[in-house]
Amino acid sequence: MRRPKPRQSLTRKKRRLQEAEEIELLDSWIEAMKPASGTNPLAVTPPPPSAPAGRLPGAGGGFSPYAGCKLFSQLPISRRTKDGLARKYTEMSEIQRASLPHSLCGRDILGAAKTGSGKTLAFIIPVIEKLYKARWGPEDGVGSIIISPTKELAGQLFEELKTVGKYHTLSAGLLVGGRKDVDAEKQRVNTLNILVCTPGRLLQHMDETPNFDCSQLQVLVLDEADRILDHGFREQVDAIISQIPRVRQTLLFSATQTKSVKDLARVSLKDPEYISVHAESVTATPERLKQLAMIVPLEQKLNMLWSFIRRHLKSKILVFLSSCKQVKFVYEAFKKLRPGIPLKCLHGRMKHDVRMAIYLEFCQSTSVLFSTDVASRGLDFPAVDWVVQVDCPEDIPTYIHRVGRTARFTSDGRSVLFLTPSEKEMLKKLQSAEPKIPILSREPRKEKLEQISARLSSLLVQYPEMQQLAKRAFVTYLKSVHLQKDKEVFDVTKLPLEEFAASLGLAITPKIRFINQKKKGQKVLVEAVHEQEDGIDDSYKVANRKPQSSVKLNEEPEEDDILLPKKTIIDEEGNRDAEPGTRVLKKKKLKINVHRPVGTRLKYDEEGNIMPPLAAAIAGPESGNAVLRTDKGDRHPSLRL
Ligand SMILES: Nc1ncnc2c1ncn2[C@@H]1O[C@H](COP(=O)(O)OP(=O)(O)OP(=O)(O)O)[C@@H](O)[C@H]1O
Repeated sequence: MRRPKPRQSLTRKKRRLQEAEEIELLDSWIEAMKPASGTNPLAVTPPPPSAPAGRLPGAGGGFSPYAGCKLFSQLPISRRTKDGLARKYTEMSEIQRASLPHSLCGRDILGAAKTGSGKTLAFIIPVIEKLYKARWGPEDGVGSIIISPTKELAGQLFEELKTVGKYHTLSAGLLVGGRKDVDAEKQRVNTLNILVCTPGRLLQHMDETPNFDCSQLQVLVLDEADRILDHGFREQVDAIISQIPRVRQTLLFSATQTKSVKDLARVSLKDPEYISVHAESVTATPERLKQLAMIVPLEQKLNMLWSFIRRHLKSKILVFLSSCKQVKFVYEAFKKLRPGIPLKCLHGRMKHDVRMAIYLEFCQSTSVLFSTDVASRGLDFPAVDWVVQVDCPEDIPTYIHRVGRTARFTSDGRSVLFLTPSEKEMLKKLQSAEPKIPILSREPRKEKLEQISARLSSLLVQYPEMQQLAKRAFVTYLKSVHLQKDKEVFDVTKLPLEEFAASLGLAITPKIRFINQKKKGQKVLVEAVHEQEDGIDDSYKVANRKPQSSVKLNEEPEEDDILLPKKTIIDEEGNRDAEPGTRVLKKKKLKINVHRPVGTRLKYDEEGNIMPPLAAAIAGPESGNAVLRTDKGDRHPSLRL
């Protein structure tokens, strides 16, 4: 008599049969409900009550069966995905209702929706469903790649993927820089079905990990697609695209979606469905966002910021400054002045683990986070009350993404933008933008202004290291203004340098090198000396690498003391944060590491921006792939999705 099969294998067989039946049902359901290409399920009327039960007219039926579909439970998606979603979500948002009917039937999507409107689920659900219905398993390798412009956003997407995919058996991994166990990652990356990554890290695997195989890729997702396709990531993205199949489903999402045919052609979109749920919306920004702008003289900015924080000690505030050095200085100075609310800072030159810790802390606390534009896109900090832009954003999309860190989904939010008198043009641009940006101009209340310049001066005397921070903040701000493309808004020659230096507590205005700019008879000395912004982050070499010089690890290069090749620097989030040359106070002998191979490659930081050669040395030999998240919960790569 045959031994009864062990219960487990029976269960497994039964489960596989059930899955096969479910997949067959889902496929026929999707086929029957397929919306006509080019239709927006939101805009189409629901089927009339007289519609024949069962078979609902799909393509060309004049209405979309999805139109009445508002709940995730009504979607033709697997039970496992519905159970994963039900832990957090019930009703779909507009972008989800509009895009899922198209993405679930395998179409390419060009999705545009305001910040905080739920674009993440709009691509995570089709990614999981596609692989589930293809019966994808760990032995099938990489089935989907989700690319994000920053590590923090990649981390956030990875968490959402885990939530939605909890009951699936797909494996997923987060590939971003900053971790040490690179080899462990290289061993396992081939067993992962879904990769959430930044461009630099993914490309390094493509180029360096043996047998790393994307030849079976089913779905490619670019989150913040316009940012990923812009100049900062061009080389990486083109190199990545050249190594993945052209026949695939491609999903591009952003609140400021690119429509550049050239860009879209680069990712070989095939008849994409353009889903823009807020196209008719009167405003480009969330409805519940109240936006203010104030004209603040440059030398009054820190007094205004300090006074604002002092008047909002119970609020969660995200403050944007244009460079890492300014973030460091303002954070350190305000911390010493003790405003009465916890302060945090986030920028691209922080070590990976510190960045992730700060990001998570800010999610969970009422505090003030000073940040560069590394935090401007995608990050879903819960319940931010205020976004304060102390420095003018480089362009309107950056403005939209910055203010989009508040008023997310159905929450309220407020934002205030400080503009120097010479930046007034930006207010006009914002107010005449299409779709509208309902930003109101307000006079700052001078009686409420707390002057802190004197306190800053004494801080700089008491803490000599603050002198350096203040000086670097001074020069990097000027350089960032100088490097801006929009010369109608940004003109470094119109800035009051002495008053600005004094407002930072500097007794002497730093001498900075000449940039051939005359300022009413006075020469403004600013030189484009470009320093690696993100020296300690993981790096990836892509093309011509020059001989490296070795600089101590974990130490930020003292830009003032290093004469570097003149190069435009974009920091890791693509912000120009170059260090204008200052008079070299002391010569620091650079040890050229003669043993380091002279490669033929450029170096890239984690978020895919070109790093000047020196950064390679700073990143050090162990730079390279990060392995999966080292948080305990995620150490095991065969993530139970
Ligand atoms: N259907 C839903 N029901 C309830 N909450 C949702 C739903 N979809 C998304 N959310 C929540 O809304 C917030 C914003 O979602 P998400 O981050 O996906 O927005 P986004 O459109 O990607 O924003 P951004 O343009 O800034 O990247 C998150 O907290 C998310 O959990």
